[in-house]
Amino acid sequence: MDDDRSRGLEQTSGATPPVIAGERIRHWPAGTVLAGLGLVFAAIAASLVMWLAVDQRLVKDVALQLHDQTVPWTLERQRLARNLEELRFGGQSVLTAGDQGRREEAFFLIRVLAAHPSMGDDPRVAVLVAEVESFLAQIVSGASKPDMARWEALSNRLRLLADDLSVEGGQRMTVELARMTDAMNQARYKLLFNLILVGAFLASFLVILQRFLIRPLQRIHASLTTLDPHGPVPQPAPLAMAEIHVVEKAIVRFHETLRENEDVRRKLERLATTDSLTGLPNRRHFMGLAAAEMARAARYGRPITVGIADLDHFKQVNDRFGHSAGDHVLQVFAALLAETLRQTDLVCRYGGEEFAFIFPETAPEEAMRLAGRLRLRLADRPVVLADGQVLQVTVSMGLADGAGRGLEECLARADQALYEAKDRGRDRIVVVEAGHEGVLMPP
Ligand SMILES: Nc1nc2c(ncn2[C@@H]2O[C@H](COP(=O)(O)OP(=O)(O)OP(=O)(O)O)[C@@H](O)[C@H]2O)c(=O)[nH]1
Repeated sequence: MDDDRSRGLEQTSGATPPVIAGERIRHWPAGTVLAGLGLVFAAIAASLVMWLAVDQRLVKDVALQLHDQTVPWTLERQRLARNLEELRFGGQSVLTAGDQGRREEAFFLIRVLAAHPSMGDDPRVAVLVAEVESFLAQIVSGASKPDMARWEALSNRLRLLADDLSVEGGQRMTVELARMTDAMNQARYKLLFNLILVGAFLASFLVILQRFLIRPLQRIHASLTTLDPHGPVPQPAPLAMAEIHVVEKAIVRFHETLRENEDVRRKLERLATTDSLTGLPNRRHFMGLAAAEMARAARYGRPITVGIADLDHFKQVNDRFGHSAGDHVLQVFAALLAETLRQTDLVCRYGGEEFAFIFPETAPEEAMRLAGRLRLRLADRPVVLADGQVLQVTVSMGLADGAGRGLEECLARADQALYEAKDRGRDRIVVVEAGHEGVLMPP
């Protein structure tokens, strides 16, 4: 038994180690991966914010320029244009006034307008205004007669210059606003691009988490909930973070240990319940099974028969042919039992050359027929020893009706019947039935 056990342990400990997929793949620690991804994300986010800030700065500069310079400058141009128009209307009044008083009155307004400081801001305006003022001054002073053709020319130049001034202001504002719109559009596209980039980064982050962390965790969960020592070796995910991989390898080793323990447990169980020479159940194991069968028969009032068989003159076999020949005879007889009895019948090596039986659902008459068949088969098959000698072996058997009785009592009665069979000359079967005893020889 010790040999068997140590042999079994050697076999299990020498088993080929399980092949673990993904051993050659580098597994990164989750902390490093997450910190790395976080740094990359922070760097990208910071660059994107700075990239956006460039446009925001541009928009701010243009807005400031509009507010501080372009709008006041444009308003100034508008006012200048309006003053030129006023000047033109005033000049017209000077030329068309009915009397000298009205002419001087109109010219007074011209002089006030011409003296306005803004008239000096633009050289074109300053020159033209001076020319108009001088032309009108000569008329008002009477130095020259009103020259309508010359006034028409001056009036047209005033109108055109006023138009130019209005358009210039509008043009400059349009250019500035276009710059601002461009910068804002660019900022909008950049923002969109940034959002797509951040979205893509988050999506890949989630994919990495799902693939290298969450899915392997789910595999671990599935492996642990379905861990079966005789099932397939759990295969670690080839792509997983280092911590997960360590746990998965531990599960593989755990599975291997479970399998070894289960193998050893089965071997020990077999050694504890089986007779090593014949392979039949041993007496202790048989007693447990037999007690359960007897109890079941008693509970349901079913027939059951108990038997004990003993090889005849077995001592002589040992003495004449040696102990190993005796062992061989025991093995041959055990094999004969296995092929003759029904699957539901229980048999064990009760001790030495004795065997015990339980025939469930079987009345003594039927058990006797079974025992008779066994006896005849043994008679038909002489045992051939290793050295070629042929040995005729016989068996005696005692049977007891087990209905309504306990196991120990039935075994004792069967043993008694066995002694009876021996007493009466061996190679026979004695049945002890309820109520009476008798010697029965099967046909
Ligand atoms: N070879 C072998 N012999 C065994 C074993 N167990 C018991 N024996 C022998 O079986 C023999 C039993 O002899 P006895 O009890 O005198 O009975 P018997 O010679 O069969 O005579 P009857 O039973 O009266 O027919 C003894 O010699 C035991 O040594 C075993 O495992 N192997």
